[in-house]
Amino acid sequence: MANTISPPPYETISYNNHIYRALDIVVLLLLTSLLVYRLLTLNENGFAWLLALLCESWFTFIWFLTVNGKWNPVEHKTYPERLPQKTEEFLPPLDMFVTTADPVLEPPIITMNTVISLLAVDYPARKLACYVSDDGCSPLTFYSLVETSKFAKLWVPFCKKHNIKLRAPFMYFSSDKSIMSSDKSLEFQQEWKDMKNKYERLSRKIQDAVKKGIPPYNLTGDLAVFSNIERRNHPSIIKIIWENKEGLSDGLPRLIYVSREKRLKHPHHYKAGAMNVLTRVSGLMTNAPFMLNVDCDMFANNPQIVRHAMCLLLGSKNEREAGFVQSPQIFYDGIKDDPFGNQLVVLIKYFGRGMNGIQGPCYGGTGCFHRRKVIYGLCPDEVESKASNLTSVTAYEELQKIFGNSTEFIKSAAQALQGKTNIPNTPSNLVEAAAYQVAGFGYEYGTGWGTEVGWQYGSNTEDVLTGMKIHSRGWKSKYCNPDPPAFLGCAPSGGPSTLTQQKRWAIGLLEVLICENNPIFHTITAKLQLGQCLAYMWILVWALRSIPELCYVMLPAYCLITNSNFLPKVHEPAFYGYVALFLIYILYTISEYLETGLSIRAWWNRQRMTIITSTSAWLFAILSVILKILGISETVFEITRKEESTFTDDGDAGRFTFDGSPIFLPGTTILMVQFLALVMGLLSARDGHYGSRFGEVFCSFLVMICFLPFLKGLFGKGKYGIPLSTICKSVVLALSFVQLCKRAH
Ligand SMILES: O=c1ccn([C@@H]2O[C@H](COP(=O)(O)OP(=O)(O)O[C@H]3O[C@H](CO)[C@@H](O)[C@H](O)[C@H]3O)[C@@H](O)[C@H]2O)c(=O)[nH]1
Ligand SMILES: [Mn+2]
Repeated sequence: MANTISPPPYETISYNNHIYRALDIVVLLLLTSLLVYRLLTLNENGFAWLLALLCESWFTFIWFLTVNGKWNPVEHKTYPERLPQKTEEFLPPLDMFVTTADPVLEPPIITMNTVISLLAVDYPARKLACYVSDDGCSPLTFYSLVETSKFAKLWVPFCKKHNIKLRAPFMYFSSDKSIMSSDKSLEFQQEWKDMKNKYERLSRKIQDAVKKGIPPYNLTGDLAVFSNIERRNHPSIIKIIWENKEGLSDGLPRLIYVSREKRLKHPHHYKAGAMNVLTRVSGLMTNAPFMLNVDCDMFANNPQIVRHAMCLLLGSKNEREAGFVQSPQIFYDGIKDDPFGNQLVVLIKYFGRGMNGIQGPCYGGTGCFHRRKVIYGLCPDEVESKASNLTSVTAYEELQKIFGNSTEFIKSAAQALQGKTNIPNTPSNLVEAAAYQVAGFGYEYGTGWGTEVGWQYGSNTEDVLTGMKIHSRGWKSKYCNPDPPAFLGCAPSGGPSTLTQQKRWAIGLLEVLICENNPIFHTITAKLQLGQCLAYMWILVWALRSIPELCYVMLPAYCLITNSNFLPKVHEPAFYGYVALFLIYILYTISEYLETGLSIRAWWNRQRMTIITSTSAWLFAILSVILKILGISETVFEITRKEESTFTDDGDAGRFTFDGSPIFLPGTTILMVQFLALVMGLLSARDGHYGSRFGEVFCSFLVMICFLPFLKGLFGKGKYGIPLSTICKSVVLALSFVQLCKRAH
């Protein structure tokens, strides 16, 4: 079926740009020649020179990885209209997963909008099922879901009838102001008003429940199962909220609530654990050959998205070409000019396209379409052979070892591995009992879940690890970036949540780098391509980058304090090597921003945030991982707070916020050190040394500008101010640093 579609439903576009490639090489050459220069002049210079050499060697290495990752940018243009239209039979079933974990940090109304947008995608409803995993085990989420399904029964036909483009109601009703214009029929206007009222009623109901709370002692009816539930210690709750019994294609897809069993002191592996439970429960109930997963805040923004993804999944010549299909993470309501540098637009664009030109984009944890059999551990070469030899008794025992003790589940897994698709009937009692079994906390013990099959355990960034495992088995992946964007979510706003997220990512990535599953191992022993391995390396070394970045940021201050140099003097030719490098790098990165339609301000914010992040969040990531290795503490998945809208009218949106977390200590200290160094440098300049340290003064000043949000934080109030205790500690640290420099010199 895979290769019979003609004309092919997608085209591959290459974005090769010779100017960029030339600049890539020029920068690389400049970097290497400056390294050589440093090596040759090492004897005449001191400690700072040596440290600079080490840091710059690392930066050169990172640049090499960057060039590799972006060398061959490729995208695919998909044509859903080329998929066979008449035979609805042609389209395969899809199970859609939404994960949520905390009704406070992740307001139910956001999750519900995501669910609604998925239920409303343009795809035959009887082929779809939506599973919501609730790691918070909250009656609020369940209650909201029940109410949501009632609303969706009206919303979905409304969207399909009027071909509404934006199907997450909170976005639709807040953005489409022109709706009452005269070219819309009266009937539509009437229905529109009606829907708007109904949506407002739904969100009010949910908001009320959130505000008043559902009293835990007063849970009746369907909610009774939630009485006396402790969030970290409770049995599984699985509820089929809507069944689509008639199997209607234009009805509402199935909707299932799943809260897996949790017991104190038993690891539940955070999101990866939740995904594995969803995989098994859905395997029993619907067993679709494809699975889509999104975070609770990532609504489907393009109703055609499933068809776009199917163009790549079904339209590739060989299944191997598309083991999974990933859509980029794009954020809505982003604050102007991305003050926290976390909208990642440019990064995702250039690196997404770049990896797409190697073995495929990495799995980003959300907005991704998986093949169930790939998640079940199948290699591309086994696709044919598995189909025939999965029926014997030995095969059963083998499957049991990997997939666990549920006979029902093993049957479904065997079918999935053989590539069989069947539309399931109404779940029987047998299936329901099995669903509770596979959602139990002990089900995975002694099985291959989390290691051989399913979402991989052992890293906070289960997504990158899981995707890399798939690539290493020889699968490729494809990047699906239709217009309008496939999914939209919220980026964290504010200093604390941005840095915490970055810390978690850096921890998770470092965990991957140092585990036995690292990309180098997979390249040597398995089928991870070398280019892909290097692209993964670029991502995985984030935490490690903090050390050289921190050293380099401190170097100018060190030199000013100790009257030494880490850069050549203005009259030396090598100085112009650095100037050239600096200018080319700036022009290069600015042009990427402008090309993407972003402002120079956004570029600057990103540069600045990269320095802030790497010297704080990434640094703390290293510390966390060291503590984990020493067995002192485990790394945890700290959930990012989601807000319905990041817009605030007080004009302070985007202003950097702080809290008492030690994560703000390095930034505050760096700022103070630069300040002290500049003062000391200027004082000694009176003796006529100033001109010989132009580079150092300039760099120190530049670092100060990067940490401007911290300077404002010193004088800010409330959440906009750095707490006094942090300031005091920083003063002590900064003074100690100055003392240390003086003594070491
Ligand atoms: O114990 C947990 C913790 C988290 N989640 C869910 O995981 C998702 C992602 O969490 P979030 O706090 O939004 O993290 P982000 O940093 O925004 O997530 C990015 O990074 C994660 C890896 O660190 C990936 O899993 C995500 O898909 C990717 O979007 C959310 O839907 C959560 O509800 C769970 O289901 N169980
Ligand atoms: Mn998120």
